[in-house]
Amino acid sequence: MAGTLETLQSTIRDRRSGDPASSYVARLTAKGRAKIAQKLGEEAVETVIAAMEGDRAGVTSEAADLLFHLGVLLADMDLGFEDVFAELERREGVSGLDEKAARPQD
Ligand SMILES: N=c1c2ncn([C@@H]3O[C@H](COP(=O)(O)OP(=O)(O)OP(=O)(O)O)[C@@H](O)[C@H]3O)c2ncn1[C@@H]1O[C@H](COP(=O)(O)O)[C@@H](O)[C@H]1O
Repeated sequence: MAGTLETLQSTIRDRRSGDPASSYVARLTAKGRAKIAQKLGEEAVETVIAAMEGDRAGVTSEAADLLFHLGVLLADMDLGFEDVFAELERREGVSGLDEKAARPQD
């Protein structure tokens, strides 16, 4: 499971500086962070709509789009899924998790 994200992330990092004519990652990256974030938001909304319709295949497909676009955004911010996993693992160690404790230290 995590290996799939690792492979995807590696492909995304590789394609960022690729040819926009043949690579969606390169094309989206060239449009800038605001556009990447907008796409992520759109995929989130599409996931929510599929969920509200009880469309399990739709949620699966939209969630894949969501994770992919999250990967593109993380890469653009010089972050990776390993940073997200580390944060999730940190939270596992926090008892009585509340909003403040859930936030990483600045
Ligand atoms: N997982 C994905 C993936 N999921 C979704 N998409 C693309 O995301 C886009 C989102 O679709 P939309 O209809 O919302 O958007 P659009 O109209 O095509 O684009 P906009 O003009 O709205 O930006 C589609 O063009 C999909 O092809 C993806 N594109 C690439 N990948 C992975 O990234 C790898 C590298 O792709 P390239 O950069 O194209 O080589 C691929 O091998 C895949 O593993």
